Amino acid sequence: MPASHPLTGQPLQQPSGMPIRRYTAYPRVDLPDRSWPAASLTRAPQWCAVDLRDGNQALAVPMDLARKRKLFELQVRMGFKEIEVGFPAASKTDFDFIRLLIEEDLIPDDVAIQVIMPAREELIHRTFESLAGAHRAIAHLYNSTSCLQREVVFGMDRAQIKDLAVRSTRLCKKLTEDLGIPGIRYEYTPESFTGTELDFALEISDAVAEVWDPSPDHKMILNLPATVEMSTPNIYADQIEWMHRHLDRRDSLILSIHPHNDRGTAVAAAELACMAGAERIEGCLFGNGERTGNVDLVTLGLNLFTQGVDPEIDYSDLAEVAATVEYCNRLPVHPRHPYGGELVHSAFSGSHQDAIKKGFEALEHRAAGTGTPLDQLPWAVPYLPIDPKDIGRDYEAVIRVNSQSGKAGSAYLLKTACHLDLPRPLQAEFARIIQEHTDGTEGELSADEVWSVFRRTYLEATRPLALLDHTAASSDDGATRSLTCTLLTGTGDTLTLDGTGTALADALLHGLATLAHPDTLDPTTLVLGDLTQHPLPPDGDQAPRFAAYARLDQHQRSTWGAGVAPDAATATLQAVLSAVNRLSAESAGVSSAARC
Ligand SMILES: CC(=O)SCCNC(=O)CCNC(=O)[C@H](O)C(C)(C)COP(=O)(O)OP(=O)(O)OC[C@H]1O[C@@H](n2cnc3c(N)ncnc32)[C@H](O)[C@@H]1OP(=O)(O)O
Ligand SMILES: CC(C)C(=O)C(=O)O
Repeated sequence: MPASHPLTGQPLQQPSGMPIRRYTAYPRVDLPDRSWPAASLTRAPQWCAVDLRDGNQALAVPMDLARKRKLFELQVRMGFKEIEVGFPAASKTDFDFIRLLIEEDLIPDDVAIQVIMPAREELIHRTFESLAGAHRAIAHLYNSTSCLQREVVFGMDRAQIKDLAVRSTRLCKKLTEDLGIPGIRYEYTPESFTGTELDFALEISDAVAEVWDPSPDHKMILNLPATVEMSTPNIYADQIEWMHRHLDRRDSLILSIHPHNDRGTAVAAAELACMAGAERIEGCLFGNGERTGNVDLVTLGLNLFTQGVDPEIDYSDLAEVAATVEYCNRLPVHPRHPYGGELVHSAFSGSHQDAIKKGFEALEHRAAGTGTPLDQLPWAVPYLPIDPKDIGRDYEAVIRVNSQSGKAGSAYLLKTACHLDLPRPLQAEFARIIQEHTDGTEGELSADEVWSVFRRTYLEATRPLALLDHTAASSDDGATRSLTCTLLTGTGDTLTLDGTGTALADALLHGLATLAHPDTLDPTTLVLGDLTQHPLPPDGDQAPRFAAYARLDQHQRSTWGAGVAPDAATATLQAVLSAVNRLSAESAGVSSAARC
């Protein structure tokens, strides 16, 4: 018996051989009565967009003034009320940008710009200099508090690091008073919080708050970043809840978080941290930022939206947001990025497409039944967590056809792009034809290409018999129809055909049965198996049109035909002839796919 896995009983996996001993597990927080697991998110946090600083500092080519302004204006339009606009002591571009915003009066009254500074005296002075004349601003001081950075970066012990934060806060307080801007708020970040012992993070945060002396009316922002994401999100939530419970002047603080995405779980960490007591989130649009990025404000906001909670940020034109972010960062948004990626509302696979198509049909049915517009109904379409239209996308890309698609995919495209509502058995037949095309090309078929295959397969199946003209009359009692058709044959001759039957299609088949066998097909053995018609909406100035689909059975096989014409009678006759011609071609041994 081979050794088995202790959890699954399956054959044992082999050791990877990777140097696992270089890494140790992150410690857990001692918080047995944690309350966050029972909490839920019921309103949007205070958002702060830090793209222009933390996002910008991670770019190979930092934003120029024009790009910074474009992104700032987008964030204002989206509704952000706090925007970290730069690191004014770092570069002339950052300093000049802040001056531009202030001097050209580009900051709406209800928006606070935020500037960041390290705990270095000359850089603090330069930072406050950049704020002269601002109405509302957040002065943000950071210094790293982690064990590792205390040792290898600063060569300082806990007391010295605390003293640095306290002294710098005193200076910030003085400069704020000197500037005389009543709207200045203070933010302190014990940077690398997730690498800091909790008791020291608490000690330094309390010490800074003591100096700043905030009140419930004039709160200070305390920002607890996952500068590097080091643990599972539940541990970050525990850390936030622990701080939330132990901070001295909690009612005078706004508890902020700033998660990075090193483990790929920044969104989850932010959500759990808010359940644990955080009130404010710093992040970037589409998650730009150092290394794997800052937490993504698009995903966070739209996650709330899909739970029926107003994100208080306008994401209704997400394509514009993505385009601006891509332009400013010179980085692409991944096609699989939640909500905003190019592919995230698209289904290629058959069973997903089938469920989506049925979901849309159910919604349309409900809208028609209740008289409620479709965009007001509760959203319920399988595989689509959000209505693409709510974020400015259309339904065009929802279903895309390739070799993984089934009948629903091509049927959906024909219905949405051409209004052709194929009967289910015809959908199945057509899907097999589409499959031959996608298998051949290994690629995707656009709605135009699907329509083109349909047209060539069914509507242009006009050899050997094409309808040129017809007249029809009903008997006095309406029980029979007599039909006279003029047909163009495969040899280019015209042929007149008369027939009588209970309906037009029937009359046509009877007429055909009187002919010498056209081509290889014996029309006397044809049976009409199915016939459906529906009107088509007028296409621009065109008169109304009709579509008809006919299934002919002969011996053990069935084949469909289709017609589109200005009137239902012509469409029906075309559909029957299309099926006759396709059967004829099959009898002659030519596969329908090969004919396309
Ligand atoms: C987690 C974060 O995102 S924090 C924000 C990081 N962002 C940036 O660094 C972007 C802008 N930075 C810069 O332009 C530059 O680093 C400047 C202008 C701030 C400083 O430049 P320099 O003086 O040349 O220093 P340099 O960047 O090489 O090194 C940083 C120095 O600041 C110290 N330092 C780093 N962070 C801090 C801090 N928060 N408070 C005080 N000192 C700090 C380091 O220990 C180091 O000191 P040392 O020169 O005595 O060894
Ligand atoms: C300075 C802080 C807010 C930061 O950017 C981080 O910790 O990542």
